Order: sequence, then structure tokens, then C-alpha cells
Amino acid sequence: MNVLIACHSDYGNTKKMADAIAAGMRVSCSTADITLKSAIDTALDDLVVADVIVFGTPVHMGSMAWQMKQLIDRAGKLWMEGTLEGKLGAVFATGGGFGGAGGGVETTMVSLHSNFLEHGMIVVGFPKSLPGYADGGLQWGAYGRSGDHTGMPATVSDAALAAARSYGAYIAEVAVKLVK
Ligand SMILES: Cc1cc2nc3c(=O)[nH]c(=O)nc-3n(C[C@H](O)[C@H](O)[C@H](O)COP(=O)(O)O)c2cc1C
Repeated sequence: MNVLIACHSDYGNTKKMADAIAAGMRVSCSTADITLKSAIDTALDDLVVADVIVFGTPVHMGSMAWQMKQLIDRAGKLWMEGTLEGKLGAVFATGGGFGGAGGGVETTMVSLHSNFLEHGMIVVGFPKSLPGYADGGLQWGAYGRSGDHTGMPATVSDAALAAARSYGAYIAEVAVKLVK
């Protein structure tokens, strides 16, 4: 099973979530071949060979970072060809979190889902029964809040990273059932 985890991260928080998701995947599927890439360095071939595509982004002004959108727009060529149909997709995001989960983290994850669905992919959400859901889960995917309670920069919490590991393990479990 080939997994691509592509994300953008300026300050390392979203990358920590990517690493945690990869670690969780390895727990439930030790043979998974996992490639972690920055969105900007992701080639279309990385998407083509992946059975499972996981996209992650920080929230920038209420939506995804431009680097993630740039990858999505580049991949429009694959939509023309239907190349990604039937692949599994999952998402995660981090936000500063002033006032809660982050201004825009949920809509950002939904917009990543919209792109997957446009490609005809199968979206793997984050069920509330999974460990860590209350600390770093939203039904759309894993999230981390990287600001403190006043909105000043801090870091994603260990609990959010544990939730991301739990989500990674779940994505791999689903993939083992669905990927031939
Ligand atoms: C240009 C810019 C815009 C941002 N806009 C938002 C925002 O709209 N909502 C939010 O919750 N956080 C916002 N943030 C905070 C980041 O989403 C947050 O710090 C994130 O965890 C950074 O991830 P990174 O460490 O992977 O770069 C913004 C940060 C930057 C640099």
C-alpha cells in the first residue's frame, strides 16, 4: 500500500501532525510505504502512485495555504484523466485557534474534501469513537491548535498529536480493507 502525505508547514506544527499520522499508520500497517512531502515539492506522479493521499495545511486567513492550493490546481490535469478515482483521501489541518479550533480549520478541511470528491476519491473521516477525538478530532479529519489561549503562537499539543496518530492508524486500517 502506497501512502502519500503532502502538507505545507511554515513553522513546523502541521509537519508534526503529518509525522504523527505517519507514525499511527505504521502501527496498524507495518508494510505501508509512506512518502512525506511538502505540497510544493509534490509531483503529480507522487499522487498517481499513491493508494492513499493525505493532505494537510495550516489555516491561512480562513482557508488553506496557497502552497496546498497550488498542488491542488496542478493536479487538475489528473482530474481531466480521472487518474485519482477510487483512491482514498484524508485530511488534517492546524490553526492558531484564537477562540477555539481555529478560525477556518473546519472549512479548510471541507475544502480539501471537496477537491478529493471532485476527483472521485473516497474520503476517510475521523469517527468520534476513535481515541483522541475529543482532543484533536473533527469529523472531517485531525486538527491541531497551535496558539495558546490568548491566541499567541505556542505549539500543537501532545494530545492533538496523539489524536493524529490515532487517525493515522484508522486511515491505514480502512486502507488495508479497501486497497487491493
Ligand atoms: C499568513 C497566516 C495566516 C493565518 N491565518 C489564520 C487563520 O485564519 N485562522 C487560524 O486559526 N490561524 C491562522 N494562522 C495561524 C496558523 O494557521 C497556525 O499558526 C498554524 O498552526 C501554522 O502551521 P505551521 O506551523 O505548520 O506553519 C495564520 C498564520 C499565518 C502565517
